[in-house]
Amino acid sequence: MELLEEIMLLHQGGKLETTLKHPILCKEDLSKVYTPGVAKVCQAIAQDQSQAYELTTKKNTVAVVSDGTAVLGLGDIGPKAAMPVMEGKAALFKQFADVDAVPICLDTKDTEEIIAIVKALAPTFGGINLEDISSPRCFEIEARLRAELDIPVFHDDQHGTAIVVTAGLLNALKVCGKDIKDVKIVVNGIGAAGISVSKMLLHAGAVNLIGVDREGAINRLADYERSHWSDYAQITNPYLEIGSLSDVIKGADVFIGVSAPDVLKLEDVLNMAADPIVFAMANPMPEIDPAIAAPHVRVMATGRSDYPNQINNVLCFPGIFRGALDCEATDINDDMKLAAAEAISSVIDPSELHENYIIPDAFDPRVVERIRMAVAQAASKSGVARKNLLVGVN
Ligand SMILES: NC(=O)c1ccc[n+]([C@@H]2O[C@H](COP(=O)([O-])OP(=O)(O)OC[C@H]3O[C@@H](n4cnc5c(N)ncnc54)[C@H](O)[C@@H]3O)[C@@H](O)[C@H]2O)c1
Ligand SMILES: O=C(O)C[C@H](O)C(=O)O
Ligand SMILES: [Mg+2]
Repeated sequence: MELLEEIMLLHQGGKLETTLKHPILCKEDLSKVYTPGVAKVCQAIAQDQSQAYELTTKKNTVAVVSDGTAVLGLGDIGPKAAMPVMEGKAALFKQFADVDAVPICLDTKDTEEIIAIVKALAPTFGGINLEDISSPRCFEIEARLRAELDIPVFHDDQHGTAIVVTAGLLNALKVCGKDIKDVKIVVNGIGAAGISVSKMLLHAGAVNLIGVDREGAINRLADYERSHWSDYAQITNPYLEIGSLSDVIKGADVFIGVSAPDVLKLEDVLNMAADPIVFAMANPMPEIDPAIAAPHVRVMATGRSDYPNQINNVLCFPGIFRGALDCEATDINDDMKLAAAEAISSVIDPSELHENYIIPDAFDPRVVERIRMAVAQAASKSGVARKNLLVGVN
């Protein structure tokens, strides 16, 4: 109860406020930051739009946009109830990467309307972080905005999660002495996070990867109303396993949960292969209580801050946007995402790796700096950086 009261108290009036870079104390200050002085600055931007990066907050500001439909694992709780999470993401952007972020919760679930609103907001921002928008609408919204805007658009629940899972799993497999090509991986919850995580792991070399959702293992013999599941079935489940999570988890080396609380039973864990890896990442309550699973697995991770091995997109989004903003990137592409995953896993020296240290701590200052440099370099190489961070020129 005491902790709950403390948490509620911490949220009184929200978690953010605006601060000024320059004090406004007299008429002279006022005439510079406001009219008439400001008009000259407006005219400079009107004549050369790229000056918006130099003369406004665009350079360092990201919009954190949600429609409140997939807030953590709490589901469709609406835009007002989503605000504490979006304020939290904005706070983390600032704390970890000195990125200014504005939480924006929209009172619409309409794909076209969300696209139109974000496009109209874009001039203010250097990047758009989409957050907690449920699948399948999130796929179309992100794809269209990426194509139609000249600033990076990144759906954190898809790609931030995929990047951190890939970094953590590559390290966990090293601890277990297993190769990603040989292991059986079960991903539970084939929504925004599950699809992106699966695709990135396949790209990293996984072969035997099976996705499971409420109706059981997704396979190419079944008919799905959701077209993203039909597409998913084509690239996963090579041995056509069917049945429930309890059926397909048998013999699996890796369980990755991005679904709902308490869906993985102890018996399922006991039926996994030797030295199993369990990433139970549903928030705030994981797919299995780590206290129950940990004694029976080789590597246990959750999305939460209060257990070892926190596999959470907070390890990625501050650094990836820091890098993208610093090089004024027009996109966050696959090369930049892969560079971010490699940067995160590289923070831990192989000699330091162990069961409870497969992923660096969010507070490790090397995380943001390594991601930033790797991402900016990948952006330059792949032709989406407007500025070369390494030499500081265009
Ligand atoms: N740790 C992290 O960094 C991180 C990142 C992203 C998402 N998540 C968590 O993953 C979960 C999903 O997030 P999302 O953004 O992909 O949401 P989403 O709504 O896009 O997808 C959720 C999917 O899980 C499925 N699902 C729900 N209950 C299930 C069950 N009992 N068994 C199997 N499948 C089930 C749904 O049908 C849906 O396909 C949430 O709990 C979220 O908190 C964690
Ligand atoms: O918000 C988090 O802690 C991670 C993730 O974005 C989620 O939706 O659960
Ligand atoms: Mg989220």
